[in-house]
Amino acid sequence: MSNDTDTDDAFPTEHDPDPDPGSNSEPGDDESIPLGEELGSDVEIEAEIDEDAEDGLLGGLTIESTADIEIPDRLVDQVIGQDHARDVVMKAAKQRRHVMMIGTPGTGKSMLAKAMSQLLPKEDLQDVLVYHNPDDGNEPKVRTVPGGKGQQIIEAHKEEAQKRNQMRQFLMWIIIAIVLGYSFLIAGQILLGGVLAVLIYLAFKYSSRSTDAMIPNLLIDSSDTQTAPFKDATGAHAGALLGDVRHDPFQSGGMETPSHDRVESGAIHEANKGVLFIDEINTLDIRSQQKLMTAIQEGEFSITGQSERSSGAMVQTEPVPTDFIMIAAGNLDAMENMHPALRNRVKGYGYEVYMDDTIEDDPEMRRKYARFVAQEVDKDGRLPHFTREALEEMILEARRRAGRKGHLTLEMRSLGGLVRVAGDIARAEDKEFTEREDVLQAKRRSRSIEQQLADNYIERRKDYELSVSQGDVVGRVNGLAVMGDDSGIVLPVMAEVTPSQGPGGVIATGKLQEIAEEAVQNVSAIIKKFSDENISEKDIHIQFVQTGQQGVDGDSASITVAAAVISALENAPVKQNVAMTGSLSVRGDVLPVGGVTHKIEAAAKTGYDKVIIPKANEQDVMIEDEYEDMIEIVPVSHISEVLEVALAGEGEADGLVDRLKSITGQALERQVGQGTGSPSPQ
Ligand SMILES: Nc1ncnc2c1ncn2[C@@H]1O[C@H](COP(=O)(O)OP(=O)(O)OP(=O)(O)O)[C@@H](O)[C@H]1O
Repeated sequence: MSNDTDTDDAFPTEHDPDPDPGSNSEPGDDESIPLGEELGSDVEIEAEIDEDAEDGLLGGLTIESTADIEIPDRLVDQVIGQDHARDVVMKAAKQRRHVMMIGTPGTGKSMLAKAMSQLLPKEDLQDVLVYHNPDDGNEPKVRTVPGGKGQQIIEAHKEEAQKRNQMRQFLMWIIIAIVLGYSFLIAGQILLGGVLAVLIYLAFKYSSRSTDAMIPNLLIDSSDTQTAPFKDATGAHAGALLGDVRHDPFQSGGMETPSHDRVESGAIHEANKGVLFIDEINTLDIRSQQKLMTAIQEGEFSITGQSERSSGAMVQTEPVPTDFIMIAAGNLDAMENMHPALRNRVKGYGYEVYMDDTIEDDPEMRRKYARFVAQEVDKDGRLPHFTREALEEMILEARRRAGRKGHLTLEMRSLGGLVRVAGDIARAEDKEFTEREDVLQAKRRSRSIEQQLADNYIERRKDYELSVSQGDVVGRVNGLAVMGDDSGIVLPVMAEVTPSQGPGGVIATGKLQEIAEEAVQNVSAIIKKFSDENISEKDIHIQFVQTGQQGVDGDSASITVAAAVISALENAPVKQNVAMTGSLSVRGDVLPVGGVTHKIEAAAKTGYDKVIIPKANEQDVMIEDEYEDMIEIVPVSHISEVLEVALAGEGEADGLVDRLKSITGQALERQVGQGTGSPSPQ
């Protein structure tokens, strides 16, 4: 964890911000907010710390409950972890650069964008007024004035219009009085006098409308804003993003609304001098992305009616300022599917940052997680504070969700969700504090759809006895997979080897064909070496039994596929009380995979006695206490060990294992000789 503001993958560097012709940066911008260290400072929690108890779950905090934790004022200081992203945001705020944030949902992307808006100088804010254009009614004029002045201008216009109207009314009543007086007293024409009076009244009323119409439209009013604007344009349709001009059903005849009054701002205008945040930017239609790029390039963008069939489409204002900093967010897909020119724009004149999913678990970080719970309680405003024990349970959960030894999860939104559910449970029982029991209950209640579905699968499989957990079967291996991010499912693989009529190959049906083929290719070197028979003359039939496509990734199923194929080739039965997960190198090493904790829990729930996992994943296992006695975890580092555990029929199996060891042993020795490190998880 470091506060080093020079980040490798963020560019341009602080020293060489590329002068961008259309950029929003101006000389002197760097001075607009305080510099580096102060901004980047990592705010330590303000509470007493017992240094002897630093190793405890609360990192030595001596608090009674979250009520004793002080929450920093600035949003940027409330962000937990994400030091890199935070530094980039601060640097980008200073230099007025755009930022692309890629990463898992709920890790703080929009929070950081909001925090950035708080860092921008409020003094720069502008009001935008739209005026009637006497020369061309369809091209309203636009004026930009310092923030807060817009209201004053409108007031002055209204006052003037009121004065003019009073004068007119005064004049009108005098004329009406003269007309009525003349017609009643001199001409004796009462009816004619009345009609004339009404006509004069209407004529004056009509002309006063045009006086009112001259009052400008205050399009952007920043008089009440405490910070620079933050606009979230996620999923915005064209009108909401780029501005619009309303349709006018009375387009002439004096009843019409003047065009400048029908102009509406878009998020790009409202974010002027502030931050425009767009999540899943690739979901914006291409036309909008192109226009967004123009707005970024030019720093201004005219407003026109978005619907071609509306009278608003005939109106186009003078350009309205769009001097915003864009924070585009999303996952990797968002980046790939973004309009290339827009991506280049951000890439060339801004920063790209990848959000962290987990953070190292140390006393300081655990104290911050305690503060995070306090922040969420404070944000909600109705939840009872958390006791020490409840906080400890939350930190344990953060560890568990990290899926990585020595780390805490940074998927804070879902952790925040747990805080709310636990707090609501305590509140429903009128408790003064949220206790450990409430957190445990919340964990049981707030299962994701995927978890519920996975449990459903497991139950249904049990009903139909699809998850065989007893006996020995040739060519059938219980694999494991993850569904969503946080739930494991059992994925049995069946293999059958038959002589081929033509050139042999992998035969798999359904959606999983590609995955099965890939898995077999991954393990083919082992199988070829292992089998006396020429597998190119065989058909290898593979079936992922009774599963949808979810959670199955070829790599993590490769030891399962290899074991099933070897079992089928050699007619060696596999113990059905064993489940397994692991990826396989071409030389037979078992490589780490993701989601081991969830997979082990699924295996335990299904009723298996043993679960084989990659040795490299051993440190990531953080299963709930309740499953600990239900299943034996067997970490392995080589396919021969997988077979040693999974194959039944001791004598025969030993023979196979020995053979496998001997054919892959050479490779193993070579590897040890070269001292290769542990490969990274898939
Ligand atoms: N790093 C963090 N530190 C503190 N709180 C966080 C952090 N990340 C998320 N949160 C909490 O979770 C909430 C939701 O996070 P946020 O909307 O910023 O996530 P996101 O990454 O933008 O997700 P998405 O891409 O789904 O919009 C925040 O309002 C905050 O309460």
